[in-house]
Amino acid sequence: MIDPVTLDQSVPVGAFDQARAEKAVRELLIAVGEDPDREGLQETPARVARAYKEIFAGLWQEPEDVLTTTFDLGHDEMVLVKDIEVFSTCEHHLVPFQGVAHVGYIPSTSGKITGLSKLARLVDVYARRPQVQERLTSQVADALMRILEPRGAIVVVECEHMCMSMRGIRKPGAKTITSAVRGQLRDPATRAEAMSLILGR
Ligand SMILES: Nc1nc2c(ncn2[C@@H]2O[C@H](COP(=O)(O)OP(=O)(O)OP(=O)(O)O)[C@@H](O)[C@H]2O)c(=O)[nH]1
Ligand SMILES: [Zn+2]
Repeated sequence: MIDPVTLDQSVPVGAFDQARAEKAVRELLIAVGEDPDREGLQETPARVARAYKEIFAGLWQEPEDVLTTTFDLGHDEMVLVKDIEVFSTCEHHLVPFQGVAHVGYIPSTSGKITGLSKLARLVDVYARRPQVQERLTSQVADALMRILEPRGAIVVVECEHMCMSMRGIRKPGAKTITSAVRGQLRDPATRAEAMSLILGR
């Protein structure tokens, strides 16, 4: 009997095939030379399947689901949330990449803004999918531009990729930094101001 999976209420369930995921994990254990029936591994396929359901929960979410709360505050200067923790999964090796995201935007002239936590939720929607860092970065920027219609947006992501740390080239500590800059934030002075806020630790 599989335990019910506890998930963020906003994620519609049904698209995830628990039984198939369990079968695949069992097969993988056999493929690497393990005995999936030994004590200690018996519950592992079910556990891993539940973990993947959570790790990839963003596959069943759209940015519109989280960028719901918007206010017209008349604030039309830059809003920036920095050091948002990111846990994502490299789509090449299915191992984690982890770090921080910085998300900023210049609201529309009417001053349409969103709740600060929604920017972090937006990052999660895209991070909880099989990803590459460049796409994660540009998807967050493009969703902001589409939904909030700000005058500009900037997203900077800094991550360490486990596929470069624990295997392959084995260079722990190497950080990959990606950015996506849209609209008025492409203006060199505005971009420099945002970057100094992001990098000024
Ligand atoms: N651009 C980009 N590359 C990534 C990302 N995550 C992992 N990679 C890279 O994807 C590449 C896949 O290369 P392949 O040669 O197909 O795979 P591989 O033989 O496992 O490569 P190595 O990691 O070099 O051992 C590697 O260079 C990874 O470092 C990412 O988010 N963005
Ligand atoms: Zn990888």
